[in-house]
Amino acid sequence: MWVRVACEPVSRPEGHVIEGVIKDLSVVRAAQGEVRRLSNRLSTTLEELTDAFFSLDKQWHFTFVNHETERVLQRPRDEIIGKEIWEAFPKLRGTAFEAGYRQAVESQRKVTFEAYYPPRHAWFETTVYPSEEGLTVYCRDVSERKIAEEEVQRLAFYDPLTGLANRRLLIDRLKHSLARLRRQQRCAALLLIDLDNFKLLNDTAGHDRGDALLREVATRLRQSVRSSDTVARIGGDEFVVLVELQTRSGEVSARRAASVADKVLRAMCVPFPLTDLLHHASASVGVTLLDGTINDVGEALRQADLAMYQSKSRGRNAVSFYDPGMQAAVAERVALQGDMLRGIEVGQFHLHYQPQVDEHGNVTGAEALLRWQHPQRGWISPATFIPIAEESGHIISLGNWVLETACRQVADWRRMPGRERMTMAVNVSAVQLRRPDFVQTVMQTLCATEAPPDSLRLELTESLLLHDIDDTIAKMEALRAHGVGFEIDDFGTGYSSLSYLKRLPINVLKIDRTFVRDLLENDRDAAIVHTIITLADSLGIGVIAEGVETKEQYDDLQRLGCRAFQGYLFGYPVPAGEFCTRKDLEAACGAVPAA
Ligand SMILES: Nc1nc2c(ncn2[C@@H]2O[C@@H]3COP(=O)(O)O[C@H]4[C@@H](O)[C@H](n5cnc6c(=O)[nH]c(N)nc65)O[C@@H]4COP(=O)(O)O[C@H]3[C@H]2O)c(=O)[nH]1
Repeated sequence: MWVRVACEPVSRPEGHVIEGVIKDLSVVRAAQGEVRRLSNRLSTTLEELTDAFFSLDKQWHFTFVNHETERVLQRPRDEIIGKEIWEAFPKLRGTAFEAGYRQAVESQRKVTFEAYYPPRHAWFETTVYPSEEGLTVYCRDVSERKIAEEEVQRLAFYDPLTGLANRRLLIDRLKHSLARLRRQQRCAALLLIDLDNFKLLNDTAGHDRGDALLREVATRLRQSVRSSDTVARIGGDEFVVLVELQTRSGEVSARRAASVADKVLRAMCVPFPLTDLLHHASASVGVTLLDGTINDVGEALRQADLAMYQSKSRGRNAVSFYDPGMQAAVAERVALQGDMLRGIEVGQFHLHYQPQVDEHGNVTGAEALLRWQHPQRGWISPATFIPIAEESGHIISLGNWVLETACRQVADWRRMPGRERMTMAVNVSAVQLRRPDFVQTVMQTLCATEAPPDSLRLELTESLLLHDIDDTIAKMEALRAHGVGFEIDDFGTGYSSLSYLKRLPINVLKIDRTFVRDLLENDRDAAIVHTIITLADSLGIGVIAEGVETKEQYDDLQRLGCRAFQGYLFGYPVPAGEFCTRKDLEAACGAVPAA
């Protein structure tokens, strides 16, 4: 038992005595022990907490910090106890933490908030309790939960491959944007961007390269617009850019939208380095202006989509603006696609042959040109239906049919006296060339039709060559080894690099008819033609001028050194029967222009 004894000497008449008081302290002592025990337990508990806990006095000085606080703040407690929090951690100033602590002091109420603490790269859920001494602060690291939440958010609204907004987020932003434009009477532009021939790259170069291209396209699109604009990926190779134009007038908006679209187009034309290959891409862009009159997100996207298809049908690598008439054109395109399959089956396609002549006017060969005789629409130009056939994949069966028919024809001609050296130029589309079995298909066709390989000249366009140059060269060389020749169509209109030209096994460059057309009036065109001829000569390559319509053009071309020609002057493309009967063609040059 604990007692308190107090005694004192007292003088009494009877003598000196000692008086004392004894007080039982058991209860007090027990209570003090309990307080100490509880306090120790509390300290141990606070120390062992996996969350940071600290207290501050009214002057913002640390009065207690637990072990986790030391870890989070990365300072031992003896360095911070007694220090003012803003002095010890100046980076907390102006943050959500300071705002939360002050709010708790001012309101004298508990405050809870979540905030990011950059020095630890972590998120904390913080609860601040005001007390008589000052504040106690309790911080829980919730970074893992935050990351999980962000991941859920990312998966729901962003494209995992490129990190761009997905269709869902785009639609949401577009909805808000349409409402805002209406309110503010301002304009925005919606651009739909579709990569040209992306499927081809994916199928031939592999999905890894396809993915790498999409990621790089995303980066370039982001760089082409302001960070406040939305860039989204809404399908395999389909991207959308929503650009706020900050303009009211339709005309200025259209000009600004065109300049953004142009920037996008140019960004897509810069070659893409994809690990071991340099990929040349292009895009078809459709633009619709949002001027507050469109309320419906679906309608806005549909308009941009129609405009994009317009770019595709203009030969790709182009920008088109939506206009209502476009819809009819698209409907017609879809109808033609359907008719095409049936047309192939029932033989509505025909080949016409246009003569190619040498400088003496001798017919040395022909170019096979495809014709479609549609039962309702009459003759349809290949310039209209070839892009549709390429897009739908019908070009494969159509191209095989062309190759076979043309090879059979040249084999027939070669059996005729005086035509033993005839050649046949056949147009090959990118979709055909990219097929892994292209070389095999050509060789099998030559074999089946008994056409000598050196009678066949495959015509490739300049832009097609640049696509996957190594694959193209390998295929060209494999065929060249058997004697098949190659002509480069529309030469001078693309972006051929001289180094490529040297590597490619080319027999003939075809000077594009646009240069021939203006040859007489335009000195620049004459200079280009002359340069092409000199270049080809120095590389040991032949040259043929296409689109020769007049005697003057023919004379001029001869003067510039051209020795082979094709054009209406020597003959229109005609069916095989008519071609063979035009015996006068050999003498046509100079004296007898074609009818
Ligand atoms: N203004 C003018 N034009 C002339 C003259 N001489 C010929 N042409 C036209 O010029 C085009 C030459 O064919 P291309 O450049 O290979 O251009 C061809 C070719 O790229 C494509 N094409 C035609 N047939 C086929 C085919 O079987 N397969 C593929 N993939 N494409 C084809 O369609 C394009 C257009 O063919 P066409 O309409 O037949 O148009 C032909 C021909 O009719 C002339 O003196 N003046």
